[in-house]
Amino acid sequence: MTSALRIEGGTPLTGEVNVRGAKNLVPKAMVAALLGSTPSVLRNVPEIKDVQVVTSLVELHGVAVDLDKETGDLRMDPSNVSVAQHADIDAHAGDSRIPILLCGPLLHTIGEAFIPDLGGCRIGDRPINYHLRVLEEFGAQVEKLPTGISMKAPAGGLKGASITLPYPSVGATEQVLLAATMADGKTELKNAAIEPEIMDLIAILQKMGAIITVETDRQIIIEGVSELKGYQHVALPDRNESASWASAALATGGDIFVRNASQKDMSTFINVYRKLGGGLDIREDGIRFYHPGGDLNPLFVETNVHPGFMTDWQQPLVVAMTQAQGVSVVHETVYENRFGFTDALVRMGATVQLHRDCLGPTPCRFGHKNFKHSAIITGKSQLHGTDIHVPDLRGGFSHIIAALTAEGTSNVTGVQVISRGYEHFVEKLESLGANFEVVK
Ligand SMILES: CC(=O)N[C@H]1[C@@H](OP(=O)(O)OP(=O)(O)OC[C@H]2O[C@@H](n3ccc(=O)[nH]c3=O)[C@H](O)[C@@H]2O)O[C@H](CO)[C@@H](O)[C@@H]1O
Ligand SMILES: C=C(OP(=O)(O)O)C(=O)O
Repeated sequence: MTSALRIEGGTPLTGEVNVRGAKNLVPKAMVAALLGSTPSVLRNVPEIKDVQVVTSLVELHGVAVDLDKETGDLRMDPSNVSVAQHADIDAHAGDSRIPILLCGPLLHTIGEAFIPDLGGCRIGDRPINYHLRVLEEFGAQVEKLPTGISMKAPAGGLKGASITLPYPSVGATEQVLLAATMADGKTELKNAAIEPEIMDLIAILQKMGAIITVETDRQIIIEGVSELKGYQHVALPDRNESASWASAALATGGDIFVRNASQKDMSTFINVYRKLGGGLDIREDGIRFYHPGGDLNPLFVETNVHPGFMTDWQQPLVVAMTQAQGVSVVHETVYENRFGFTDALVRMGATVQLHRDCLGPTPCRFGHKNFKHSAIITGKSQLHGTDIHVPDLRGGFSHIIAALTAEGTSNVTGVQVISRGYEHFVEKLESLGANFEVVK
């Protein structure tokens, strides 16, 4: 796997990239397959590290998995789901946060589950308190061990519950959906997340036989059923990868057609991109994102839960904002620590000041807690190449964009993190005309 790139900046990225299924849906859809009494087929599956990690986790639990890398068809047969050793689960959990979502399906099928130390991007504390509370409300017996958290189903299985999330967490909403569909009785979930990836997971569960009603005001009602069958489903396209290539086009002064980028899942991003001065050509088969020439406009952006501006879009777009003429402000309200990547941008010549105050009107959980969660970006800055070690998935992709935007050479190490969520990104960069070498 590629771990370092020597990038010569200054060449606009131009051409076409193809985006397949979403990193934030596919692993959850794989977990849902465990609930079926017959095999499932998920289509449009990308070759990314998170899919490999979840493949080994479900295989450890006895699911037979077969991926056709070319077509992206993933077949999962859960006929022999079985208990796995804690140490093996820990060894296969990789950098992913998905192990926690296996709890509901495993409690239903084998009556026990184990959560190892979780990976995922270090963009905040990332507690799992909502998940544990949700599982306890379904009746799971939770025990903290030195090696992780072990869980057992109550006698008679999980029972439906009435749950209100303190914040519309994506993961906790998925936890409820995956636990409630086969729980005994009805589950009412309030303050649920309603991201497109959640709606796609609901569509999958409905194909399997679940009864799930999405009501107004973030309420979801799940009527438990005693059996689910396998599904066939085409995963929705990755709107985060699409937005990342869009940002790369703008920052480098380029022109990229993102095949399969979906307007309906990206409408908030598209509005912001347009206000920033980005060019767009929205087609049936994808979206062309380009720099139309002239100056980019400074902007105010607040990240938020769907349908707000997604936190995962923030990091790549900040690089494009360093190329806008004037003062832009970003208020990050989803994660308390998602601006660490700007250190490298500042070393490259960008003017980015981080603030602990909420620089925006949306009430946010971090304002009085000493977290640098607002940024002021003053442009336009000429970026210069430097040495960078990438910190996380989106921050890492942002550093690649910055290195491509900069004049001179950047040595970027730790890039293997990026393959957790970006399929074939080195090959895609090459096809877009990026000037770089893979460092062995
Ligand atoms: C694999 C995946 O789908 N990851 C996405 C998912 O992450 P993930 O599901 O982990 O994110 P959540 O929506 O759960 O987190 C949102 C906020 O809730 C907090 N929280 C969450 C759970 C909990 O038990 N306690 C708690 O306090 C988090 O610290 C964070 O501040 O949604 C995020 C928000 O759109 C995206 O950035 C991630 O790309
Ligand atoms: C934060 C992210 O993912 P994860 O939850 O897998 O760490 C991301 O996709 O940007």
